[in-house]
Amino acid sequence: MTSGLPPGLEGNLVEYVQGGVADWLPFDHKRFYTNAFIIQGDKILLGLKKRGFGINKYNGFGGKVEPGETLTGAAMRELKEEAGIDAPLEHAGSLLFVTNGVGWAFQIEIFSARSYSGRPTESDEMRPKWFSFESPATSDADAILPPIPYEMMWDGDDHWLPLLVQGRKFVGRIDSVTQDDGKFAMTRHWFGTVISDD
Ligand SMILES: CNc1ncnc2c1ncn2[C@@H]1O[C@H](COP(=O)(O)OP(=O)(O)OP(=O)(O)O)[C@@H](O)[C@H]1O
Repeated sequence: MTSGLPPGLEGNLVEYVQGGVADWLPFDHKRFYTNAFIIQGDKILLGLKKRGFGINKYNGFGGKVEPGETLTGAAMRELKEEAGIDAPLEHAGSLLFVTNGVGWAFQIEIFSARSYSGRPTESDEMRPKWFSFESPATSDADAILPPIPYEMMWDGDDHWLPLLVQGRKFVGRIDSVTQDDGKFAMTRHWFGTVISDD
């Protein structure tokens, strides 16, 4: 079950989807980040990144794990700083992003919560906005939200966000190379779901 996993991934995993034929890229260490999503009914809260890495993309709320912080503590701090809300975040998955010429990899710990307190509020870094993950035909006509804007998100998000909203734990790796225009192009990916050991 755990044989043949991409380098850097571990756990009791069963393959969910994979693609690309390039060799896995080398890296020598991981840097830890968090990324948190609020899910309620058929809607999900995303934020438009206003500055820095990933500018003009929608993503969850998160950032670097600071020395001495737990992953959950860092996720809660970033959610508060970037979206102005508190939530009982739970670990939902892990993603490893490797790019060429960097030497280190992003280890992104994904968190989610089904409730929150406070009111989502724009910060210097993120502009929160609700999206629907159901097709419009099944939504309440009075409360139609835009669909998840995959075209304005990181490549590969369409593989794991459905698992997140279904509450299925996942682990994945995405390798990308930097193109001449500075954008990333995915060269290989692998996602698995976690088999619970209880
Ligand atoms: C390449 N593929 C990726 N796909 C999806 N999400 C990605 C990502 N790579 C990084 N991320 C997320 O992007 C944010 C960066 O955080 P970033 O703004 O740099 O950190 P932090 O808030 O600590 O920075 P400041 O120094 O305060 O600006 C953080 O949520 C992190 O999880």
